[in-house]
Amino acid sequence: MFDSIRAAAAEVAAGARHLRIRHDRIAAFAASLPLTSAPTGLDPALHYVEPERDPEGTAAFVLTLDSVNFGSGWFPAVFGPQASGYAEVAGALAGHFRTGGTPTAAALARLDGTGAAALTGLDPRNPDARALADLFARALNDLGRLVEAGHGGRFLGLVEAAGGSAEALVQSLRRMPLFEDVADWRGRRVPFLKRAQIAVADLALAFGGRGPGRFADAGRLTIFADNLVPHVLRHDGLLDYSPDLAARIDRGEPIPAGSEEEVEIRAAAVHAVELMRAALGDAVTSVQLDHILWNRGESGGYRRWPRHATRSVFY
Ligand SMILES: Nc1nc2c(c(CN[C@H]3C=C[C@H](O)[C@@H]3O)cn2[C@@H]2O[C@H](COP(=O)(O)O)[C@@H](O)[C@H]2O)c(=O)[nH]1
Repeated sequence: MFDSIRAAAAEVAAGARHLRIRHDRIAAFAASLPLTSAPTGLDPALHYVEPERDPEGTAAFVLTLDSVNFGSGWFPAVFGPQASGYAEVAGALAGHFRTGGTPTAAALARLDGTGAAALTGLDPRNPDARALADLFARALNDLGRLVEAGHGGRFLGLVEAAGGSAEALVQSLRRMPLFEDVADWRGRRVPFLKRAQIAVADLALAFGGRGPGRFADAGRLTIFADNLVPHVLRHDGLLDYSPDLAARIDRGEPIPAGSEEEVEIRAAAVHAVELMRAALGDAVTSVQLDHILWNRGESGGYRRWPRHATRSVFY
């Protein structure tokens, strides 16, 4: 499966009409990255991480968070252009886990938009936030039903059923429609599976790569194709967007989910990172490069330019 993600991304990048990868710059850029700065854990300020004291709650937190780890196309309207939507949602959710305890799978299965808004720090008086909260509720209903019906309400049961295989866990998560992150580009299926993959990576971080966080094939995960990694690559000169696409993004024009442009942006980011990994002789994993590039985008001056805005349930 991970090979099919890489192969599809390479094919889209090669045939892209709206952008191109600057192959000539890949090796030097990769060598310039702070390769040892990839995070080794989840930030406890934003995440409920109690792997020793509360492994079930920790697994429930990561799976709940990554079920709603999307909304980037709504975030500027919901949290403002300078906020990290991920941090707002993760922080609100962690707060609920700390004060209210772990929501049961049954409770998630019954959650409505108002309940989802309260859990994730969205203000239901804001129509954009309410629309996103309704999608969060659907994602959480799916998760609640999957854990309740398939694993007796135990979130760790869903993780343990994968038997330490990242691929198996991704395959079980993608049974939920909002995790089935597969695009169609000129008639070709292009899998990204961003939230299913980041859920595995976040479990590994939360559990320090041990127990429920131990995945033998974690090194096979690709980057998590969102809108920040390609934004960093574009502004660091690795991706050249067509003048028309660049202008549309720079004036904040929405790029439709599933459009040729959107798929080419996400695929080029996946493939560019694979080229960097090859240039580095596999000294780092795609996930480590993802985290380095994503955290670079969060910290540096990248917020002075708008990222591509796509209202999608995938990122
Ligand atoms: N490629 C990639 N995309 C990621 C993340 C994360 C957070 N992962 C945490 C786990 C360990 C690390 O230390 C990170 O702290 C969120 N996102 C995406 O970003 C967007 C939100 O952006 P903003 O509005 O600025 O917060 C949204 O689409 C969300 O899905 C990542 O790691 N990689």
